[in-house]
Amino acid sequence: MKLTITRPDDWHLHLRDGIAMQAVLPDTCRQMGRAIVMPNLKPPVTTVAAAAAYRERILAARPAGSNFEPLMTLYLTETTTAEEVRKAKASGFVHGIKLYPAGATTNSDAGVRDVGNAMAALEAMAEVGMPLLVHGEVTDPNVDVFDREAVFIDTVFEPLMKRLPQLRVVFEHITTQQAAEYVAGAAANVAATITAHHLLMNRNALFSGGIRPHHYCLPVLKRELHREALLKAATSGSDKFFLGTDSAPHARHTKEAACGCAGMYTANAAIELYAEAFEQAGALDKLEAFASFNGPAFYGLPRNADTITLVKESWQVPALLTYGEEELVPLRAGEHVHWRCQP
Ligand SMILES: NC(=O)N[C@@H](CC(=O)O)C(=O)O
Ligand SMILES: [Zn+2]
Ligand SMILES: [Zn+2]
Repeated sequence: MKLTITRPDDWHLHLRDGIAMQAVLPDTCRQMGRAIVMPNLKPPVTTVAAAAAYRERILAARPAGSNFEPLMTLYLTETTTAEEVRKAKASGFVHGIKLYPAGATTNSDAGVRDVGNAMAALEAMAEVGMPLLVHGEVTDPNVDVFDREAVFIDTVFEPLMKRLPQLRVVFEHITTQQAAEYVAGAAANVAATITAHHLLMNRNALFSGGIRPHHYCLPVLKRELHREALLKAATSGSDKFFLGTDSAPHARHTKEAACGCAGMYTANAAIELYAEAFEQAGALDKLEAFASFNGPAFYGLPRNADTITLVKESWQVPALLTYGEEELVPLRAGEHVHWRCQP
């Protein structure tokens, strides 16, 4: 079986920087036309100048002949100014501003403690049409870790949308039925990305036969009923849902540790993993819109002009990848993926 689709884009990707970025970038360039590049570097990408410099480093690291286009983002802080937002809009290469609740995830310490303190920037974003990309989890340690996304919707997301109803928002890496239903029922300016791993796995994958640090990411995997709700949303034909891998590389020793980092590396098999999920749902005919049409439509960009071809063919994922001077364990390491993207 073969499937040819318009070249996809990745609307949520962590490329890191330096030799780590140089190690992972070719995986994305092979499959994706463009990617929304997350700004949670150390230090975070908080200015248009920093985003421009980061973009140049990515462009310089592309494999020869690659036309991959990085779509840059800024990291929202409580001191981001309306002026910086306008500058971002005028740049043409900044396509979103990312809200990390402080402490919610990797390199989020500089993020937002109280959305009310970022209103100047958020109002300017609503005004100029700059999308807000949201890591939607509350950080209150008293809230159960599996409920943090649902609680975020009620306590942060809905009040924000009431205050700025025209704000364009992407609810990133949604993991719950509540988020899928919220986005489906919201106005057209609210959309969501869904990862392949949240479509393929439930929280049992964290504990199958022992603790599995390579299945730990944030927001954490949820119950089967949530996986089913995400799969239903992704394959529903709604243009509010699109591909965002959240491929988030961390060196092996930082995940296989007493306090391991959150994030799964999937960029090496991204579109193949989505193909598995869509096939499982009997909805391979919906993959192209999800992967290649809905994202550019939301961001106001053209679709890619070329195609990729997927073949139903099993291949073994390497047990280890090199990651600069470190090692990287990809999702399904040493196991099989059942689709292959032709080179
Ligand atoms: N998803 C993750 O588990 N980790 C991401 C951060 C994020 O997207 O929240 C990372 O940068 O490592
Ligand atoms: Zn996140
Ligand atoms: Zn992410």
